[in-house]
Amino acid sequence: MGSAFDPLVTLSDEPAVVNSPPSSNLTQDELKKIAAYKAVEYVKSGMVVGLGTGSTAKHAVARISELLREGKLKDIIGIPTSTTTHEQAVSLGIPLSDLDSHPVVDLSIDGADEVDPALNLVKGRGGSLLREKMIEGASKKFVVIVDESKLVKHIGGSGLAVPVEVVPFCCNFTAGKLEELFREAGCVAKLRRKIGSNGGEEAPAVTDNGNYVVDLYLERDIGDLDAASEAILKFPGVVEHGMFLGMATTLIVAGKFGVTVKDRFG
Ligand SMILES: O=C(CO)[C@H](O)[C@H](O)COP(=O)(O)O
Repeated sequence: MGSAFDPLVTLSDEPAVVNSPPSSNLTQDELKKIAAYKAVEYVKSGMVVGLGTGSTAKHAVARISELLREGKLKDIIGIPTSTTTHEQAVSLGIPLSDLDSHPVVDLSIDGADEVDPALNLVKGRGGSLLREKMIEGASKKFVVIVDESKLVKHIGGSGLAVPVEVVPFCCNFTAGKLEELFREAGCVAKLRRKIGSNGGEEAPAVTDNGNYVVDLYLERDIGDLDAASEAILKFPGVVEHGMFLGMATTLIVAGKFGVTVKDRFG
């Protein structure tokens, strides 16, 4: 992979909007915060807002609460994508609801593990992919916030996991099927385990929905993502996968050259 910022050049034929000065001395967390704050500019009073999960999304949740406290935002209803985000939002006093009561979400803001040039995502390295996909899929607008390290040339291109949420029953059988499915891409499927205090692997990690996660490590590009998605979802033991295809409407990238905003629909 070339420079982490290279893929953005191929994101679209349209010019990207670069609207902040270079930020070469900032830490990765500061870049995440910049992207998150930019995304919160899309939040307007009265909106139902999907609240993402992870170290980038947490900055957006904190910013929304700050603007509520300052009276610059009013009547926001948050829909949290995980128990962790639920706890953060409760601690910050953000009014919350769920998809049963609010089936249409105006806007969701969330991080991602990978973003390809077509704005397809990998999500779920934090384990919240199912709720994220449900809530972000029900959103009129889905703003993805990342630092430039998340940009890849193709899904799986970072060499890190493409997560798949599976039912615990015979999870090794399902993992084997997934590995076989992507054999040509050099796939290794690994059941995600909790890491103990001594750094060793322990019991399987359990999602908010009581399921397990199988992480797929891909040596090569898997090609047709829609076909891959369909094939993964055909296994009865699979609940959902972490490829978010065609869902992001806006991408905000914070990097050493500033903040870039890319709208899928111009
Ligand atoms: O999908 C996710 C959690 O399931 C996160 O959005 C993703 O892992 C990015 O996290 P971070 O902002 O901490 O890098």
